[in-house]
This record gives sequence, structure tokens and C-alpha cells, in this order.
Amino acid sequence: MKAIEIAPQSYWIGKIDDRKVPFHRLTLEKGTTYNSYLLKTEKPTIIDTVDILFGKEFVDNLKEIIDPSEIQYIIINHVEPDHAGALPALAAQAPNAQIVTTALGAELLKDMFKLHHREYLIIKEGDTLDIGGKTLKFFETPYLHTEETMVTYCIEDKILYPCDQFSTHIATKELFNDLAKEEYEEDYKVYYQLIMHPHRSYVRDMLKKIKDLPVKMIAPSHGYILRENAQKYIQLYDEYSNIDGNAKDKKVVIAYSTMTGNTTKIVQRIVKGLEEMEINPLVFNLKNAQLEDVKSAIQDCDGLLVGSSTKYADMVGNVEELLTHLADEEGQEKLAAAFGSYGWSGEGIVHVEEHLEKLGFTTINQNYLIKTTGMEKPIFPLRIQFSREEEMERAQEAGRIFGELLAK
Ligand SMILES: Cc1cc2nc3c(=O)[nH]c(=O)nc-3n(C[C@H](O)[C@H](O)[C@H](O)COP(=O)(O)O)c2cc1C
Repeated sequence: MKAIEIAPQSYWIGKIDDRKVPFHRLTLEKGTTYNSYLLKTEKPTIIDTVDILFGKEFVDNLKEIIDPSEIQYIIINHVEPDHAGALPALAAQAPNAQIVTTALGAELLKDMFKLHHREYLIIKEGDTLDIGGKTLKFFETPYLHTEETMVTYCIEDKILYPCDQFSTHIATKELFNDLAKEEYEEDYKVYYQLIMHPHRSYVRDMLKKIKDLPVKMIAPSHGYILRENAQKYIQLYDEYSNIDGNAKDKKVVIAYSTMTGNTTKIVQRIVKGLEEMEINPLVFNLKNAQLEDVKSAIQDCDGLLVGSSTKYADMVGNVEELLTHLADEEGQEKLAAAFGSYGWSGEGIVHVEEHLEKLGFTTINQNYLIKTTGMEKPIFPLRIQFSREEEMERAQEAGRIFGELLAK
């Protein structure tokens, strides 16, 4: 494909992939595109590249419009190899270019592509970069759809370069949405649901960040460049990610035991996280609760969180009694997770999780989170050492994530 002008001095330099593309355990029946952009300003800049399969072709095509050694910046909004895959081939031909990305993005690129020796320009929220004739502004948009992700906005052109966000998997040759020969809104929605929806609270954070930008065109990294009605596509993400009425009707039970109150502090932060999702859980400190009451609340709930600290490698209080009491119940695949404070080994939390699994609950743990959201940091089971404040942030995040998973 030849370069296509999208704005003065700005070009699409991507690749149309019209195969049935294997991707995220799916087959993209309509193929896709990998959209890369060249901003041919005084300090020539490339925004994202193409899939790793097409690295050589990408660089060969690029050479027809610019000498790669002139490139000053290569912006990597997201490190997945369908966008950053041509970076090694490009970087080898562009020795003067700095790689512009988030701090986490730089760490991942170094290890993934052995680019330790390159110069990086690390982006923080709201930073701007003068590329000689245009100014770029950056926003960190974590988990859309991986942790390191950011978006780039060109102030003069009013173009948003959001990489995977606002994308569509279609191997379009028309490229611009106003030239589309087929209806594509359903494909746009399906893409959102598969890739972005598991992270919809982050979608809402991103929407707040770009709310006041006068975006005239969205130039994503898959499918159509949205130059007609760009705001409509932002509005659609607002509608799709709206959590109202989704999570707030869910019933959550938290049941726990504590020796010295550390697990109570965790509960308070989990509750705050759930409240962010408009969920008000029923909380039982098992020391003061009738097990029959807790049991009937659990029978009636959509999600269950069971907490215990650890005493001599075991659960504390009457957590075990409760879990045994539930043995004649079936978890009915309801979502559940274990949490607790601990000192050095935290076996109590492991025992709680094993009980929940045996009872037939769908237990949220790291494997579950990786499969459903791609999130690899260990949120559940939630293990907090003593009640260290610096760790408590995780408890609130865990509450929010639990709510999001319930609302799915
Ligand atoms: C008698 C006793 C035994 C403990 N045994 C363990 C243990 O085996 N493993 C561990 O990780 N922490 C152990 N701890 C540490 C507690 O789990 C830790 O202090 C925790 O923060 C207590 O939380 P809580 O106040 O919610 O009960 C023990 C604490 C006490 C007092």
C-alpha cells in the first residue's frame, strides 16, 4: 500500500491484512488493518507500526517516502506485536529516533525486542512534544487494553491516535469511514466488547481525559479512520461502557474473621472499591453473626468475598465453620474470591480459596483474571501483609474489579 495523506504532512503508512487473521484465540473473518502513521514534520515522527509479520515490508515502503535516518521519534502507544512488531526493523534503520512511550512500555519493549540500547523518551500523563510544526499531547490510558497503554493527540490537526481504542477489525481498502462500502457499526461494537469491555471502568477514565479535546478525526490502529462524525464514536464508547444499572443491582456478601482488626481494614477498602461500582455489599464479621443469617445471605447473593487472616498456617475465627456449613450448598458458579491479612506466609487465604473452589464457586484468581481481562497483576486472592497503608490501595482496586466482573 502507498502512503495516504490524512492531514497536511500526516500520512497513513499501514498494512491491510485480508487473511482470516488468527488473533486472541479468535479468527478475524473480515481480516484487519495495522494502521501506522508518519507525521512528516521538521522532526519526522512515526506513530505505532504494523504487525511483526510485516516488518520488512513496512520499512521498505517507508523508504519510498522518507529516509528512515531522518526519523526523530517513534511513538509506541501500545506494545503488542500487532502494533509494535515492526519496531525492531524500523529502529535498525532509524538510528537517530527516540522511542516515545510510557515507563512500563519502555520496560516491555526492551525485553520483548531486545531494544535495551535505544534511547527512550518516557511519557507521563499530559506531556507534550514539539515535533517541529505539530505538537503532540499524551494521555496514559492503562488497561486499554494492556497496562502500559497510552494515546497520542495532535493539537494542530485535532487528530486522536488511540491505537487499539476506537478500532474495528476490517481489512478495509477504503480506509476512511465516510468511504465505507459496508455497514461497520456492528463490527465496531464487537471489537469494543471483545477487547475493551472487560476494562470498561478504564474506558470511562479515558473518556474523562479526552472529554475536552476537540477531536475531529480518530486515527486508530485497526480498521477505519473515523473522520466523519468522530464524536459519535466517542459517544458510542460512552454508551457501551456505561455501568449504570449493570453492577448496582448485584448483591455482594463479604464474610470474614479477624484477630486484631487488620482484615477489617481490608474489608473497609474493598467496600469502597465496590461502592465505586455503586454496589453496597452486605458485610458480616463472623464473630458477631449468626451463621444461618450469613448462609441465607450467601444463597441470595451474586458474588461472595470470604476473608481470613492467618494463625499458625490456618484460617482464623469461624471462617472454616462457615465454609463447612456451606458444604451442602452449591456455589452455582457464582463469582467468589478469598482475601485476608497475613504476616509472612498467609496460608489462611489459600485455605479459603480451596474451600470456595470445592463449593463450586467461580473463584477469581490470577488465572481467571488473565483469561478474562488480560490483567496479570495479582489482585485475587487478595493478600495484604498486616495492614500496611501502601498495600491497601490494592484492596480498593480489588473491590472495584470484583464489581466490574460481576457487572459483565
Ligand atoms: C498467634 C499468631 C499466629 C500467626 N501465625 C501466622 C502464620 O502462620 N502465617 C502468617 O503469615 N501470619 C501469621 N500471623 C500474623 C497475622 O496473620 C497478621 O498479624 C495479620 O495481620 C493479622 O490480621 P488480623 O488482625 O486480621 O487477624 C500470626 C499472628 C498471630 C498473633
